Amino acid sequence: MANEDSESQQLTIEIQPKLVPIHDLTQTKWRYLFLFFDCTLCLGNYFAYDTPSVLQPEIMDRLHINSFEFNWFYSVYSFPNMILPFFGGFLSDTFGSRLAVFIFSLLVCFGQAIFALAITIESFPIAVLGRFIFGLGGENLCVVQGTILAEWFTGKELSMAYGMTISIGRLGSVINNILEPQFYSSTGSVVFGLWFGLFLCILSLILGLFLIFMDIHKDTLLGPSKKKSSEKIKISDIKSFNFGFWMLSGNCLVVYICVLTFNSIASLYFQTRFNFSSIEAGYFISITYIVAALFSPIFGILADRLGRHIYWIFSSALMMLIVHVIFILLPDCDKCIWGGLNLIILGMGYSIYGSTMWGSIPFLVDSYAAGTGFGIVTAAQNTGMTIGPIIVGAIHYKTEHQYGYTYVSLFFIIVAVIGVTTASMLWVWDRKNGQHLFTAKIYDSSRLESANEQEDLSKTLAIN
Ligand SMILES: NCCCC[C@H](N)C(=O)NCC(=O)O
Repeated sequence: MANEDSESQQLTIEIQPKLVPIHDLTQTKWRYLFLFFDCTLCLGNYFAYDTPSVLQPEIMDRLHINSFEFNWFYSVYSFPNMILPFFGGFLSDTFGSRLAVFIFSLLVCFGQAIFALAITIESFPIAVLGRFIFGLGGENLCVVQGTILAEWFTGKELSMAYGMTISIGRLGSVINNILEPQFYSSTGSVVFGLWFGLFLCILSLILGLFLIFMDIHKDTLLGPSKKKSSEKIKISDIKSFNFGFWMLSGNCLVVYICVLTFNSIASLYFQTRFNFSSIEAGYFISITYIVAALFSPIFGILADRLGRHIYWIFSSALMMLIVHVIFILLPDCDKCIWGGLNLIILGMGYSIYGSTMWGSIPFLVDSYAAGTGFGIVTAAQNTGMTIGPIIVGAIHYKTEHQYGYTYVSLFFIIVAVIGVTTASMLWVWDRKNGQHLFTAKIYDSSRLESANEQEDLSKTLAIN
């Protein structure tokens, strides 16, 4: 009996380390500290990205540029990012997320430093160059932010984690909207706010170094886990990305037009249709981001608890459609709040979409290709961000005299209908292909292949 006891004790001691992965930091509370560093990684980028728009008249005055030239600050950011995040994601899969975090954070700081310096010395071409370099790092940094997070958070907490990153990021946008005009009114100069943006980018870089150290420490504790050569990403692997993934990318392109492109014109929209001053309109357009900052983690937690990511994606696309239908039906009025209430629905839809759509990528691509997956979806999003404002600008220019914003709203409705359609197609595909977006199962094509082989084999055996 005593012998048996000591034998079972020995067994427990031998087995325990395998059962309880105490050396795996991703299974401990340390993962929340990692999440904090991951959330702050893009904080500087979110803050500095929106700075020119808040200080538009002052920057235009200082550089003696018109609004067309001013828009270059945004086009040189978005246009290259129609392609670049794909390479950034691929680079991150090939050379590792840590190196990518460091390189892209440096580019963000370098770009913002050049931009702030250019505005200080009043040089427009150097400012454009600064925004270009800032853009090279900015979107790619957010790609790695998502990729590395999928290595630390399992399917059960993934949407909450993505919700948190969007919440902190959009908090950066809101803080920018509030602080920049105050910096300007207290110092009388635009440059202070731009150098402050650089300070936040450097802070994000420093906190990013902690993230890198934590990730190295995690791998050291786990021991060497070399990727098998079959698990290394090759460009040709993209051909095998499934239909669901491409549907999600298309869906991201259109749904983000309904939110971010609309937000970029919302100030003038509220001034023209509802007779608000530019300051009042500024408060209104912050609603979408404030709601997103507050609700993204909450909807993320709900999606983690309930699964059914596809329902959330579909419902949020539907909410975009409802918002733009309400906008087209809403009569012009003097300082009425209905438009503002509609922005709350937009912010809710955005919170649901942001936390569940980004969190769905690991359910559709293999983990070794996650960076490339995030890169492609981000490239799709930037394609929407590049073409959306051009189309809206052209429609507005051609139709505003006779029809006001009616045709612009019609455009958003058509885009939202495409969003609902692609979400439905994704839903149908998912039902027939393992229901990963229903049960929140991490994607593993090798397991799928072997399951299919198994199925084929049992069918063959049954026939024979
Ligand atoms: N330039 C601001 C950062 C944007 C990062 C990224 N492309 C993104 O959109 N993340 C999700 C979001 O909803 O902000």
